[in-house]
Amino acid sequence: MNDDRPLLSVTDAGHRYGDRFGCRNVSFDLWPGEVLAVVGESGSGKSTLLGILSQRLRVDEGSIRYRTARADGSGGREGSAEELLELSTLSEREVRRLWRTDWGFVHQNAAEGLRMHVSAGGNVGEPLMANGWRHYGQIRAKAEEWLRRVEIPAERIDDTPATFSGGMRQRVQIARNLVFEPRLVFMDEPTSGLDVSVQARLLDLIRSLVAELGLAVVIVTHDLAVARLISHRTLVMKDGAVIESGLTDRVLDDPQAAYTQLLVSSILQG
Ligand SMILES: Nc1ncnc2c1ncn2[C@@H]1O[C@H](COP(=O)(O)OP(=O)(O)OP(=O)(O)O)[C@@H](O)[C@H]1O
Repeated sequence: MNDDRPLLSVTDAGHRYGDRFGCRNVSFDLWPGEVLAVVGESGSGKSTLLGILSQRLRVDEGSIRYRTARADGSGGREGSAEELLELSTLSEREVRRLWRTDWGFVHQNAAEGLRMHVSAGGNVGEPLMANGWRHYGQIRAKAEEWLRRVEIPAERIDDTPATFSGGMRQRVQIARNLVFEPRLVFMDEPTSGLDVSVQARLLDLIRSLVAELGLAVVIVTHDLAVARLISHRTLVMKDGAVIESGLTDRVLDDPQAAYTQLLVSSILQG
C-alpha cells in the first residue's frame, strides 16, 4: 500500500437540508492508519459530515475523493490497481461495492449495524459471503477467529446479539465490520450509552485493532475523552463549519478557537 497519499481527500464539502447547510466548507485529508475524531455539540454537523463522507447523504458542494485499491467490475482483486474516485460521481452499484470491500460503519445503536436475530457467527460470516467466500468451514473458522479477537466467548457463537449485553453487541458489530479487512471505517458514537468501564474496554479494543490493521477511521463523538484516547487528529465543528483542527493533543491541550476552549474547559469542570 502506498501510504504517502491520502486515502480520503475532502475539499470544501457541504450538504444542504433545503436552503440550510448541515455542514459546509469542510476540508481535510485522511491517511491510511490515521484516526480522525469529529467533535462538537449537538447540531454542529457531525452526523451530516459522516453522512456525506459515507455517501449516505449527497455531496452538494465541494469534493470528496477516495483512493480505492481494487478495480471495479467482474475482475479479480489486483491489489496494485489504484483508482481515485470522486464520490459524488459514483453509481449506487459502485457505492455498494465500496461498502462490501472497502468501508465499514460502526453505529451507535448496534441494532442498526447487526442482524439482531441472526447468530453472532452469522453476523460476522455474512460480509465474507458477500465477498465471495463459499466454504462453510472456512467462514465459520474466520468468524470464530474474529469473535475471539473481540473477546466474545467461543460458546456464544451460535447465540444472537439480541441476547447480548450492549458492550458485547458493539464488539460483534466491530468484528462484522473488520472481518473483510476494510480500509476505511466510519464510527458514529460507538461507545456512548455504555457503562464507563465497558466504554473504556471497548475503546482499548478499537484502538488496538485499528493500529494492528492500519485502518483509517473517522469517528464522530461528542466526548472529548474518546477523541483523546483514540484519535490522532481532531476536527472541531460548530454550526456546520470546522472551527479548529489539528493533532488531537494540540487541539485539546492548547485550543486556539474560543469555542474549543469553552468545550475543553466545560469538560474539565465536569
Ligand atoms: N434531516 C434533516 N432535515 C433538516 N435539517 C437537518 C436534518 N438533519 C440535520 N439537520 C440540521 O443540520 C444541522 C447539523 O445536524 P447534525 O445532525 O449533522 O448535527 P450533529 O452534530 O450530528 O448533532 P447530534 O450530535 O445531535 O447528532 C443541524 O442544524 C440540524 O438541525
